[in-house]
Amino acid sequence: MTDFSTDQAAGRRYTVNLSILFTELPLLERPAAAAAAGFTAAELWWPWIDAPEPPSAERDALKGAFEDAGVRLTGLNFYAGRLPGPDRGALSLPGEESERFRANIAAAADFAGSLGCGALNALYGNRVDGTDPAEQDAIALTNLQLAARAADRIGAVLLIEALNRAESPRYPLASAPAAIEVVDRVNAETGLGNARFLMDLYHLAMNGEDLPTVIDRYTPRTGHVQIADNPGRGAPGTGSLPLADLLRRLDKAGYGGWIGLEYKPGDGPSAAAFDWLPPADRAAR
Ligand SMILES: O=C(O)C(=O)CO
Repeated sequence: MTDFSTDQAAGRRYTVNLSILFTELPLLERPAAAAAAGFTAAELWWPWIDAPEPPSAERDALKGAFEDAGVRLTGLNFYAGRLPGPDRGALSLPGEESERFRANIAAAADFAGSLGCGALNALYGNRVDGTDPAEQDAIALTNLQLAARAADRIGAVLLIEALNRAESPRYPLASAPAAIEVVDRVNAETGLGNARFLMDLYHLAMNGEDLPTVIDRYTPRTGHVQIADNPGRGAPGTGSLPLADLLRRLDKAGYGGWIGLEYKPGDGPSAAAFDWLPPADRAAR
């Protein structure tokens, strides 16, 4: 088992993605389960995949579940359509989906802000047959500016993520440079400077990118990192990625943000998917 122990993890802050881990539990029970596993921080995809503006009672219940568990919400995806499912975002889709994304902007920012969440992830959306990519990109730029302003309102960064081609073949941001280009375009349009790259090492590895080069080149414009091993998108140590070395490289590159654990728990319960990380290193300092 690769050594992720304290001398290497000192100062690192881990956050558990409760949309891919602990999903065997009802949503409202997941923050407490993460706390029971030793974590003090968690992140989420948009939890209400059919509702860009969920009932306030549901939002209040989820907020209470985080607060009661003593778990910080560190990252939240905007409404992204059916995810888990075939969709990979709504902000670049014409018509109703773009309107649903716009309706979600305030709801997501308000919910995130109510929990002190500092990062909002705006998945770009899949290409749509019969729609000009340039039209989708124009819709995306307008919506990303609105999202960046909402993120700024709560003191958060806006994240732009590259996904892997194999599992998201219609998603246009399939490389670090492609995501960085959008980050730069949004920052140029808004002047806010709060758009950042979401460096998901699993997706980038699946695309065959040279991860040390990505880390060395893009850490300064990175607002969040997510990890899973490859192949398999499982816990560190279940694949062949040198994740301990890559995290050390991120340390040396000056990355001090959250490290999102966005991986599949495997055959066992999610609570058993953290043996690679000493319990003493799970709580954010
Ligand atoms: O769909 C995925 O794989 C994601 O990482 C969503 O944030």
